Amino acid sequence: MVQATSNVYGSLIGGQWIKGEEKLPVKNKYTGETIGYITNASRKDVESAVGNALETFKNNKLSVHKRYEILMKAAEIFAERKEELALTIVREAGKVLKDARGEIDRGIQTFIASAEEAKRITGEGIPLAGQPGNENKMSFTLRVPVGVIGAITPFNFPFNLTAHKIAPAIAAGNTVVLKPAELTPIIANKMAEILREAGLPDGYLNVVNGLGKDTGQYLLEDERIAMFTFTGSPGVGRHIKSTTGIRKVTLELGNNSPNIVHNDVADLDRAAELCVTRGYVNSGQACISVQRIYVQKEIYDQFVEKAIAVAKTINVGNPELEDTDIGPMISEKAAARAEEWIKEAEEQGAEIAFGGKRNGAVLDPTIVTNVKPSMKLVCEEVFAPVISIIPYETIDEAFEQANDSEFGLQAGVFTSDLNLAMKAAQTLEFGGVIINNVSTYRADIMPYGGIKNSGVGKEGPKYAIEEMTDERIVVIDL
Ligand SMILES: NC(=O)c1ccc[n+]([C@@H]2O[C@H](COP(=O)([O-])OP(=O)(O)OC[C@H]3O[C@@H](n4cnc5c(N)ncnc54)[C@H](O)[C@@H]3O)[C@@H](O)[C@H]2O)c1
Ligand SMILES: O=C[C@H](O)CS(=O)(=O)O
Repeated sequence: MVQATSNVYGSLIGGQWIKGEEKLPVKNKYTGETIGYITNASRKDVESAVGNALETFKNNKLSVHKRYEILMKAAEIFAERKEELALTIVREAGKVLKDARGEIDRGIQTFIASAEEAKRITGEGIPLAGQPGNENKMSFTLRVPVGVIGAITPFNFPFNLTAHKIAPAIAAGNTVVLKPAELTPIIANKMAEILREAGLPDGYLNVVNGLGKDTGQYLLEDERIAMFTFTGSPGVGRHIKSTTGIRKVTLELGNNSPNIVHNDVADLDRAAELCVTRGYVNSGQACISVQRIYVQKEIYDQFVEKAIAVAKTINVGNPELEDTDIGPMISEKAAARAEEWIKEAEEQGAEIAFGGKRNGAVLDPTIVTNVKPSMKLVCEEVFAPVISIIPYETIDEAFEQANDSEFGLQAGVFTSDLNLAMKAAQTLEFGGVIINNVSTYRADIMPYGGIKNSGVGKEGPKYAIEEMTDERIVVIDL
């Protein structure tokens, strides 16, 4: 097998690693040291990767059962190499060790679920005879793979979100050209090598590394790609939608997740613990991390006090240490931008109830109160370890404020009133409403995806396979 040499990843095309001319360093996000390189794939490399993926698709030889076996075998190898893969994420993403291990475990489950779903891809019988004039017809649908899928991934969950794209795509019988996030590419390249080791034949997964504006853009412009599956920022998502014309797209974009804690909450301590810890997960760099917390007035002071107490227990620092809860953000620039938003809110009357300090790329877990809907901390996606706690009087007021957002990915509600929970499920305009847990809850097999500027289409292996296949009607004249 042809391996990537040392720690330099070029493009993987038809089983060969092809080095590009421009070398881009990949940094350890905590220490700043260079831990590897990618080379920027040129337009020619991208064309060659897509051409090879298309040829492979046309000569598609992988039976459903073989796809199942390969995905299951890859899951087995991931499990064997879990510690090494977790450390790769820790170093290139700055994610703390326990969360990186959790991400590997989730990604393994995403592969297993995709393998299982490969065996369940099916159409349905269509009762055409129900319409007059069709008495002598039989009909059914097939689900057929779309062809070459362009997969573009973000930096924040570089293993599991890559798994959510490549595993269902392969399960459905497509071929894939993957462009990993340039800030955290090593883990995705290792996944590609492991898939080959698991028996995936050449050309089913090609990888082009490089910057979004170059390599990513070349991919978008290649008309031979039938569908794009993208996770990332709303700005790039909009660009992809407007560039790819009538081709299929799945876009998983941002959010500024609201969470409502009503005065009938069963366990206020649990709600405070979950809201705070899941607001700081991956230093707040999760699209469903808790950002806006609406708390009913009667329990507001108590909640703030408890939230501060939880925040005080958070260990900040070196992500390689077992007991660290928050490591660095992806870059000093990203942390400085969040610090700027905190300062701006403070100037406009907000109070920093906890944290707010920054040291390089490490931003302390922060709690802000007395915020206004117009502040960036509330109306934009913070994507940093910063939560805002906001009092409300009536539940309708809370629903209204939660919905007052350009985003609609997931929301959380804490209440012990079943009617109120059902009302929340009906009223909150989000792809997912999580009752008695936080917006950050995600099981990898559930349908997952947003509305409004949070995107289009669903992930979760079963649902991603629906997106990644076309429905073909077959009509038989008897
Ligand atoms: N909804 C979800 O499931 C979900 C999950 C994770 C992250 N996100 C969102 O992702 C964002 C953070 O991730 P990020 O900073 O890596 O996002 P990003 O949009 O900057 O980058 C994502 C990917 O897009 C590529 N890209 C950039 N410009 C491109 C172009 N012109 N053409 C093609 N590709 C291009 C990048 O190289 C990268 O691989 C946040 O907004 C977050 O909410 C959403
Ligand atoms: O960043 C958003 C991700 O979708 C979070 S998770 O990996 O799905 O939990």
